[in-house]
Amino acid sequence: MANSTDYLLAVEGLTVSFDGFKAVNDLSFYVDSNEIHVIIGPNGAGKTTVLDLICGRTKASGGSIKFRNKELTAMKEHQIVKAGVGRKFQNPSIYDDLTVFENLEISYPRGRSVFGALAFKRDAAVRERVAEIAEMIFLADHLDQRAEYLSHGQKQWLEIGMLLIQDPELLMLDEPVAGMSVNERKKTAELLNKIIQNRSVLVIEHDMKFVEDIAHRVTVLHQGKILSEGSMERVKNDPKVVEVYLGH
Ligand SMILES: Nc1ncnc2c1ncn2[C@@H]1O[C@H](COP(=O)(O)OP(=O)(O)OP(=O)(O)O)[C@@H](O)[C@H]1O
Repeated sequence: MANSTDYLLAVEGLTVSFDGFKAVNDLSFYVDSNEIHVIIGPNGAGKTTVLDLICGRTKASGGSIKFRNKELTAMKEHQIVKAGVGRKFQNPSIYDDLTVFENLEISYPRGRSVFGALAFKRDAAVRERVAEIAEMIFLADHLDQRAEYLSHGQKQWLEIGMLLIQDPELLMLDEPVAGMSVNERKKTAELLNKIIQNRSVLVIEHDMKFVEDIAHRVTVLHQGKILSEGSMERVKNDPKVVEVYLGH
């Protein structure tokens, strides 16, 4: 096939302009299957905009985003979700007045709307899947707890669980450990390492210790372009990265 790729995600020549300002400028990078790929870079580098472009929230001015060889730039947000791309935003969008079980249940692909989900029969398959995900996100003992009583870290995990229950092949996370305790960060690293057995994870992160713990590959963005790329070991010793980012 012409222009086909072996990568799970292939971003090539991606550009977006806001009133003539190129927030992302001819950017190319690739995500492999089963990879934890982290994007770092100074404020305003274009990191969040890259995730917005991949999930279809922002339309590209040019370039291509191929996910399993399907062109995403031509697709709508809900089609991109359906194709297998999940996105977690910085602020959790969990339902505070529902329990952990109910939050996971309404995210199960069979019952997307709140009312439909609450009405539908809790058959064994759903319960089993909810239990499996709850175990994975360290909330197996909190299934009946209302989400509002969870700690900040537990709320973040719950939202990750609500995405995982939809079984995305690519999960995108924007600063997943911001505001978490040391112990919660450790468990989040453990969680990400578990979930990439069946998928890839693309993370934006400022916490360099966490990046060191999890990243298979790091892309450093600066002014919408790649400043450096490779292992954390490599990029953290790159003088250009020290100059514009890590040295501050
Ligand atoms: N919808 C928009 N309209 C105009 N400018 C925008 C828009 N979205 C982002 N920008 C600009 O694009 C640049 C990149 O922003 P972006 O949020 O992607 O950076 P970032 O690397 O995620 O930064 P941070 O680490 O602070 O979150 C910034 O200069 C921002 O002001």
